[in-house]
Amino acid sequence: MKQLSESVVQTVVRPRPQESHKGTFGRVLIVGGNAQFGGAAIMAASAAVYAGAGLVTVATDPVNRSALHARLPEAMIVPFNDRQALKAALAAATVIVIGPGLGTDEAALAILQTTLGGITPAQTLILDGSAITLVAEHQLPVEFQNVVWTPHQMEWQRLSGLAVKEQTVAANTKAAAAIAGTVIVKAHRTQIFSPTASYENTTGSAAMATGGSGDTLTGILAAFIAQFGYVDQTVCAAVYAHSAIADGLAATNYVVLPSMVIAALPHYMQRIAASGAQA
Ligand SMILES: NC(=O)C1=CN([C@@H]2O[C@H](COP(=O)(O)OP(=O)(O)OC[C@H]3O[C@@H](n4cnc5c(N)ncnc54)[C@H](OP(=O)(O)O)[C@@H]3O)[C@@H](O)[C@H]2O)[C@@H](O)CC1
Ligand SMILES: Nc1ncnc2c1ncn2[C@@H]1O[C@H](COP(=O)(O)OP(=O)(O)O)[C@@H](O)[C@H]1O
Ligand SMILES: [Mg+2]
Repeated sequence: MKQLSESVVQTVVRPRPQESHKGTFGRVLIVGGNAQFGGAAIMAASAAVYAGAGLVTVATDPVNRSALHARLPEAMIVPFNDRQALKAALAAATVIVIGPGLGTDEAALAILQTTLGGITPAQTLILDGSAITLVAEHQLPVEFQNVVWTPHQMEWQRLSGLAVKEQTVAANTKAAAAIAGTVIVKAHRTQIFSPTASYENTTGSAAMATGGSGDTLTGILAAFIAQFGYVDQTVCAAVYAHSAIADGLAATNYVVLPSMVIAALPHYMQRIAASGAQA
């Protein structure tokens, strides 16, 4: 397992090309946020905007409209129970995230099935939270090439069948190889299994153990892939950066809230891009 360091973020996060516009930096669609978990979709979308995605749309329960607009006017909104609107939003996206706060009821399952039916080979799909639980529960086939899974240990148990205590590197490697795409097993030291390599994160602390930290990682990951492409380095850079930002904040904060990490993203990325440009 390769140990991640800041150099992976320096390789990925480069100064923005000046000959550019919002479309240059990708279109992210976040599908999630039911009436109970609207905050998860708001945090994922906020992370995607602050990590530099050019355009971010949220397909969510209409009840979240005012809250999302108030927190994040940069985001566009589609009602996730409007199948035609969801399909149109899917077709327009570069990177699609499904799962943060989606829930696991019948309506959530239908939205997941519409989403899985609307993915094209050029797009990248990120499955998080409730979407992972639903795929595991209903044994849904997910066989696209560009797929990233972001389970925490219990979601990984549901998906892989490995109990949390059985989740050794060897067992995780074997289970991830049987699943399409890249698997990010989130824990104190998050492990990343791509089709060709595996990596261990070296950043992050208990200060991040707050609801919404994973939703935030998902948004960062989506924005990084939208801007820098779906390759191992991009995925590793997102995982490392998310926790490195939190480590910086944890030096002077007992807990690091997702919204604190989100607010710190542009400054962190500028520091990295500037240091890489000088190297
Ligand atoms: N503000 C919002 O809107 C928020 C909305 N959210 C959304 O809620 C939805 C449900 O997601 P979920 O993660 O909260 O619930 P679930 O999948 O049942 O997992 C929890 C169970 O697994 C266990 N567990 C064991 N190991 C673990 C580990 N390493 N990390 C975590 N858990 C671990 C754990 O054990 P315990 O805590 O009891 O010890 C418990 O039994 C999902 O859509 C998500 O996006 C959240 O993001 C929060 C903020
Ligand atoms: N003790 C810890 N040490 C390091 N990282 C942690 C710790 N607790 C949580 N995290 C990080 O916070 C995130 C939690 O993800 P997840 O459980 O999906 O959160 P949520 O669904 O509430 O947004 C992961 O990125 C995980 O690595
Ligand atoms: Mg989660």
